[in-house]
Amino acid sequence: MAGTNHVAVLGAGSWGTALACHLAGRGGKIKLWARRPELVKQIKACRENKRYLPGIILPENIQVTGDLAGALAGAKYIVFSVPSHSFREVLKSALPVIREDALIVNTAKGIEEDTMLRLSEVYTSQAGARRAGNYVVLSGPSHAEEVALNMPTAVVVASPSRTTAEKAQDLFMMDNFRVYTNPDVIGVEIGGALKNVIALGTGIVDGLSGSDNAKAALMTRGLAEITRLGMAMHANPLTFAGLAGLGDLIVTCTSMHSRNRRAGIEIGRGKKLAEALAGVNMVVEGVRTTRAAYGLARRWGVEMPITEQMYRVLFQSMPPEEAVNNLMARVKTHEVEEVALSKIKWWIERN
Ligand SMILES: NC(=O)C1=CN([C@@H]2O[C@H](COP(=O)(O)OP(=O)(O)OC[C@H]3O[C@@H](n4cnc5c(N)ncnc54)[C@H](O)[C@@H]3O)[C@@H](O)[C@H]2O)C=CC1
Ligand SMILES: O=C(CO)COP(=O)(O)O
Repeated sequence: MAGTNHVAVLGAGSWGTALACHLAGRGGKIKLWARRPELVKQIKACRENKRYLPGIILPENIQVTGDLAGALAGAKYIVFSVPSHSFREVLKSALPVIREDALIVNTAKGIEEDTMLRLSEVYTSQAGARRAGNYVVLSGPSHAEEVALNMPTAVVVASPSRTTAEKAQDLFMMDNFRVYTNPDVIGVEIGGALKNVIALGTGIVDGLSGSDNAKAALMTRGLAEITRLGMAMHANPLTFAGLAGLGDLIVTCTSMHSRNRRAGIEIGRGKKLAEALAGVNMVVEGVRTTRAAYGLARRWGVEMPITEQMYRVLFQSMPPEEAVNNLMARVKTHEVEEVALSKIKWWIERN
């Protein structure tokens, strides 16, 4: 098997399946790994992932497998599309089989809940700093359902090494799929993970009242607090105005494809968290990320009022109406903080 140079996509949920179909468009072999044997069997039987991406027929050059080592052996490109909470576990099993020069692209959007680590930090903690140079984050506004139908989409790939980022750019960039590079891994990871918290919130507003004003306020002030946290963690503030920040926030807060938004709508309509999640039946990353973001805000001493109210609604049974009232009753403040302006100046001078 060694030397086959194929692409291995790990995780046959909606995103892994859509990306496998996308990558199949450039030819060559794609191995799509699923953990559950029944899913492998189902996809093999009809060349369609009926649970996670119904209606899309998998191209012939995708081989679906439940054998992780077999999927990875000889793979030159490895795309991780498993939920954030299972990234460490899958990575641990995969690492002994991954060849040293393979490009690793992680497409998950989340923060590890207990450790509050970004997924690139999880990667380095497992793979070691020596192998960190081959790691790329792919993020941006990109619902699987639309990518699988080849609808125009733009994403960003982040790595401190431009050469590594460009390898991922070359792998993924095709007609109707534009890929930008960005050296700011922290900003891209924080933007991609935390927009899910805000999407749960705008979903709740949809379920409560549908107020467009309230949703616009949540999105805008949500981006402000995501940027504030990102800056404290040494991200480039301008990343949050890009595809992994504003771009993904817009799509997730407005699309009915969004699982975070849909779960939020059900909570706004009065369902308990567990019921709302059961209704969506796919990963809703924003729930675990809310807990992690709440912890990060405390660790970094950053004010994140929307995240804090989301934490109370999701984990402390606060009625959503009360959360809205709390946000509206906050002490008056300025829109643009001096500290933000000085940080932007610092970034521009540094780069
Ligand atoms: N669906 C989308 O449009 C997009 C999703 N993403 C991100 O991609 C990641 C994956 O999401 P989806 O594919 O949408 O989720 P999904 O809910 O559609 O599928 C998740 C898949 O992961 C599998 N899985 C769960 N635990 C696992 C474990 N321990 N080991 C191996 N596999 C496991 C499930 O069986 C399922 O096949 C998430 O972080 C999500 O935020 C990013 C961009 C777009
Ligand atoms: O990240 C996504 C789109 O860019 C997917 O969002 P959801 O997980 O809310 O569906």
